This record gives sequence, C-alpha cells and structure tokens, in this order.
Amino acid sequence: MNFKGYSDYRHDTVARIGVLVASLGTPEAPTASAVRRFLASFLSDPRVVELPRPLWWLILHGIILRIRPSPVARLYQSIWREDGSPLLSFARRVGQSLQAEWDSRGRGAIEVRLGMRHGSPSIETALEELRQAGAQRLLVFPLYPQYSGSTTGSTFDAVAQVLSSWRWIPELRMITHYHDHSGYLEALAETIQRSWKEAERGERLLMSFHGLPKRYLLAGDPYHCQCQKTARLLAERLELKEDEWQIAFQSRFGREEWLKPYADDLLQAWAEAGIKRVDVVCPGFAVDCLETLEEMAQRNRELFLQAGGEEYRYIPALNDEPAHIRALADLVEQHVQGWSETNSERDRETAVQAAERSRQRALALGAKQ
Ligand SMILES: C=CC1=C(C)c2cc3[nH]c(cc4nc(cc5[nH]c(cc1n2)c(C)c5CCC(=O)O)C(CCC(=O)O)=C4C)c(C)c3C=C
Ligand SMILES: [Fe+2]
Ligand SMILES: [Fe+2]
Repeated sequence: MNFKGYSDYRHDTVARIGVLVASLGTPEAPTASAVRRFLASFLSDPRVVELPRPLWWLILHGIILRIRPSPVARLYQSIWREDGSPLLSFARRVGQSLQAEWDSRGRGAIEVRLGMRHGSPSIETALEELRQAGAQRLLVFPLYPQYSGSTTGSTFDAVAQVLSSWRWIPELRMITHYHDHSGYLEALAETIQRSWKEAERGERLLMSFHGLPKRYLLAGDPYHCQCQKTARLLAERLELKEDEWQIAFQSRFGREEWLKPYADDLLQAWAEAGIKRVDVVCPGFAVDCLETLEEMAQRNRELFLQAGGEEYRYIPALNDEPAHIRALADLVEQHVQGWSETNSERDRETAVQAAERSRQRALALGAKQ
C-alpha cells in the first residue's frame, strides 16, 4: 500500500473543509546552524533560484551556505522574540484568529491549519492533520497578497508533492493572490491612517515590497504588476498626491538586477534631497518577519537618518489586526462558496439517514406487492 487512505471510511462521513494557511517558513533558532538548514532548503527551491541546478548547487554549497548563515543568524538575533521567530509567531496568531473569526460567523465548520513551505510546522504535517480531520475539500491559502512563482507557486508545488501520496485527492481550491481585494486594502489603509493619527505624518509614504530578480518579471511573473496595483489602489484610498508616495523593492539577494527602485537607494536619495520625515509600510508582507523588522524597521532607518533624514516611522505589517483577519475570512468565504452550503445540507441529512430512508421505502414497496 503506497498511498495514504482512510481504511475505516464510513459513508456517513461529512466532507469537511480544510484551510491550509501557508507561509514561507523561518529558522528554528537564531543560530548559524539553524539558519544554514533553513537557507539550504529555501535556496534549493528551483522556484526561488532559477539557475541551472549543477551550477547553483556548487555556488550554494561551496560559497553561500559557508559564509551567509553566521551574519544572517546575528540579524535574526536582533529581532528574535520570547516565543521565537516573529514570522512564525505572527503567522500562528493569524491562523488562530482566522479560525476564531470563522467560527463566530456561523457558516459551517472549517478546520484551519498553518503550514510552512520551509521548516516547521511543515505543509506536510498540516495537510496530514487536515486529512485525519476528514478534510475532503481543501482550500490552500498562501499568505502572499501578490502572486509570485517563488512564493505562491512554490507553495503549490509543496502541496502537490504531499497530495501525490494520498489515495483520495481532496477537492482542491487555491487563493493565488489578493493584491486588489478591498478588505485587504482597507485593512492597510486603516493601519496607516491610525499611525498618522498617533504622530505627525511623514512628508512621504514609502510602500516597500520584497524584491524579485528582474529576469522573473521579464519571463512573465505577475508579481511586479500586482505590487504596482496594490500600491496605486492604496494611494487612491489614502487620497495621496503623486509626490506623496512611492513604491520600492527591498531584500535583494545576489548580484543580478532586481526590481527597481531599490528601497535603500531611494531612502538615501530622499534624505539627500532634503526629505526629513518618512513613513514606511510593507504591504506585501502579511506578517512581520526578518525582512520587515530588521531590514526596514532597523537597518534602513539608520541609513535614512545618517543621510540627513530626521524621522523614520515603520508601520507594522497587518499581522493579527482585526481588519486583516476579517479580510482573510472574507477571502475564505468567497473561495469556499458552494462547499459550505452542501456541507450543512449533509449535516442535516447524512448519507446514512438517506440510505435508511430508501431502505424503508424499498421495504414498503415490497410489502405492497
Ligand atoms: C533568489 C532569492 C530570493 C527570492 C526570489 C525571494 C523572493 C521572496 N521572498 C519573500 C518573502 C520572504 N523572504 C524572506 C527571507 C529571505 N529571502 C531570501 C531570498 C529570496 N527571496 C533569503 C535568502 C531570505 C533569508 C534571509 C537572508 O538570508 O537574507 C522572508 C523572511 C523569513 C523570516 O524568517 O523572517 C520573507 C517573508 C517574498 C514575498 C518573495 C517574492 C516575492
Ligand atoms: Fe525572500
Ligand atoms: Fe507590470
């Protein structure tokens, strides 16, 4: 028996809905060895680094995994929390809050599980839990508002890989992007406006997204377009004038050209041009992580202040903000349409009850003859 199945399957089993909330993953600890394990997994993913495998294997194992883990572990140390990696801690809270928000809506049961593309809790573990909970309908929900092959696409690969060992493949749906979803944009607008109420507003708002090699855009990855659209719609909601905001891309890796403008270069140029106060938000990050807390909230602040800037305010990611959770639950609701209705109908009249009724009918017919 090569495939996992339910050996004790009963016909009155209700087809449950499982929601796999997926995120990137993070090291288990802020140490060089844990960071090495994480990077080895992440950077071996052909969706993340699109280079010929033998060449990349040599560069990755011969150079990168020897020199990068120690300095990157120090960066993780600067943001590590009592409950571990910020990315994992916030993603857990998002999963729990989404489950609670859904339950409070009374729209039929769903089971939410969190799975990480790299590290733990793995997508495999999360899917196995959903399988055991009888989730024969599966909604895959990667926490990436903007689609990219390197993130959303890679999540799909991992899910497909796990499902390839299942005997009974669930009905499958996937939220591949939500960059222009009104609830998501509203949640972003709300956190920015709240931050403007708390302290004086900056002269400019920088909307910074994780970067991507420009090559991927030219090969057809829609990520760049979706970031542009998110930024434009957000600026419209905030009624910002052209010169009051700007998009940028952060977290470059390697030597080739990435999407531009680069966030650090832009902040430096702003400071040198006499801009004194900036607000920075990272709309592409559903939860705070190394790239937002260390790079954008700490490192680029130093850069801006040293170049002559005076105030730099980092506006946190949406994390478990109620407006964010409501938006995510709205997205789930939109994508399970048709599923929950059939489920509640089945809840009322299970297959066994229906079978019993047809048996009675058959008996009654037999008695008449
Ligand atoms: C070629 C390399 C990389 C691509 C392409 C890439 C795309 C990409 N990444 C995110 C989100 C995150 N990336 C994070 C960390 C991170 N990213 C890369 C490289 C690429 N990312 C590296 C090597 C690292 C690790 C840190 C480092 O060594 O510099 C994280 C944070 C993880 C954490 O633990 O907090 C996130 C989140 C997106 C959205 C994206 C494509 C759009
Ligand atoms: Fe990344
Ligand atoms: Fe574009």
